[in-house]
Amino acid sequence: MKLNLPKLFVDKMKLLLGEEYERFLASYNEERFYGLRINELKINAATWLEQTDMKPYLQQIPWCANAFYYTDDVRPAKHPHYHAGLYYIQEPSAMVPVELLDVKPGHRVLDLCAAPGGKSTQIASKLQGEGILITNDIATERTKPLAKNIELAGVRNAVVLNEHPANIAQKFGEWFDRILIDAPCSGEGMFRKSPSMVEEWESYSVERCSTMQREILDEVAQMLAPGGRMVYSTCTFSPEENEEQIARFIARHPDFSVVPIEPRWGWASGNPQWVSSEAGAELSKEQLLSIARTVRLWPHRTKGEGHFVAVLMRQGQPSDRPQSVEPTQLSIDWSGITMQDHKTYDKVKGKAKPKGKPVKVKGAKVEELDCESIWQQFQLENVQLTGNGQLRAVMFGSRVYLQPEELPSLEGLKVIRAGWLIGEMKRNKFAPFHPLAMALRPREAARVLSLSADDEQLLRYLRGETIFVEEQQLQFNASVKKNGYVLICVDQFPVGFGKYLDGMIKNELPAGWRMM
Ligand SMILES: C[S@@+](CC[C@H](N)C(=O)[O-])C[C@H]1O[C@@H](n2cnc3c(N)ncnc32)[C@H](O)[C@@H]1O
Repeated sequence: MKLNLPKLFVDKMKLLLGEEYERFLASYNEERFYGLRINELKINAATWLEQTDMKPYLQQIPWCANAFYYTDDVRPAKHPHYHAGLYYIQEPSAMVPVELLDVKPGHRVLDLCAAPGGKSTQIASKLQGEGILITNDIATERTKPLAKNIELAGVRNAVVLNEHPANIAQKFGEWFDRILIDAPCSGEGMFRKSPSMVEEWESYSVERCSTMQREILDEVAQMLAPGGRMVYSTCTFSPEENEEQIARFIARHPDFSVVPIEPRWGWASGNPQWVSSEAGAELSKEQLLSIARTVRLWPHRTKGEGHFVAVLMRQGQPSDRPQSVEPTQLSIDWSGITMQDHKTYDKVKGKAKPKGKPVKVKGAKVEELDCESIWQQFQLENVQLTGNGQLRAVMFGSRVYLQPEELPSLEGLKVIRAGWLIGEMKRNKFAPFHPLAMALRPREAARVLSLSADDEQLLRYLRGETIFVEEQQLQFNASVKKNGYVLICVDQFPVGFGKYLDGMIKNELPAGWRMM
């Protein structure tokens, strides 16, 4: 591949890399690496490897235990396992920031610049359904694929926002144990993967990006709890957006320090000599040297695209978060469905409703509906959720979300998903939505139809067609009537709902989720 690299970029790289420059340049003529990461919310890597016909084309990515390089003759996005959210296709270097964030089940995590959601799904997989993920992106049009990826991955404990960082900070304060800033950057490290980035490079100047990054860093610093950890990453080579940015940040925020990252697998240490003398003068010698604790992934030294990663820690004692326990009893609190939630929703949609007037759900006022009984009836006939602790049901319009109880009110924020979107109230009925199916475990569904990946019926279902089955093909997990919602699975992993009626399954897969 012949890339026309901008002259300004070439000159700068020669200066930075010296005799290594030729090797760096040669990497642009080499094949890029493709990666996929197993979604451990659904399956672990070893079990998936036993099942997949892709195994001969996979090679372990050394820095991510559940991820593999694949050769580009495999087309994982076309496989039904992709539609079941069993893996996410992700550039191998892009997996590093979350691997270094040290996320544990129970943590409160903010992924500030999250769309389209690669790193958010990686965080969710590490949370294992416990704790909370707030995933945000400032670009409204990018929050749609973000929400979709969260739902495809079967995440139950995430909220998707479309906010300016300052508004999140105002609402949450020092609430997060972990924060990821996968910053908007000049994207120099992505020239090989996405040649269109070369054209964008001129308009997204390094200077403009570094101003944006500085503002973002200052805003998120207020949201990290004492003792918390924060990862800052970019996919660019420019020191102004990397070493210099971190040096200036620790000078402005002396309660933060740089945590060492071991430069393994061909990674290089960050270079303190690339910090300008002006920025260096603000730091102690020790602080300046600590910049070498950051890492750079160079495409000529490692099997992935260019990245920079810094791990920062805030002084203080980290809070203890509840440890995970075996799922026992899940209870849902329906008492908090308030008018406030409707107003927030209307604000997002840009349609202000007159104060105090309730939103109607197919002719009924929400207040008049016994939502809890309607849900109980649906559960009795179709699903039985398991898990731990208490969730809170909230409604935005007629849509019903489940949120972890410890989540503060989202009032006033631009909310794309207020939690796990399970369905909607239709007067005196509950209609389930696709994200409910995607995050179900098959044993939680009353009726299951599991097909193998190469079954023609499954492909028909994924294309949005009605399918016909024998009653014996269905697996019943509860004593319910035969007709009703059925969870369609590939190899026991959900891909969506259907509605079974005497041998026919009406397809409930939303249009945007079908296999092309
Ligand atoms: C490098 S991309 C993120 C990629 C993403 N982390 C992933 O792994 O899929 C940077 C994102 O930052 C968003 N962004 C830019 N400025 C922002 C800001 N001030 N606050 C939040 N997000 C911002 C952009 O819209 C863009 O989606």
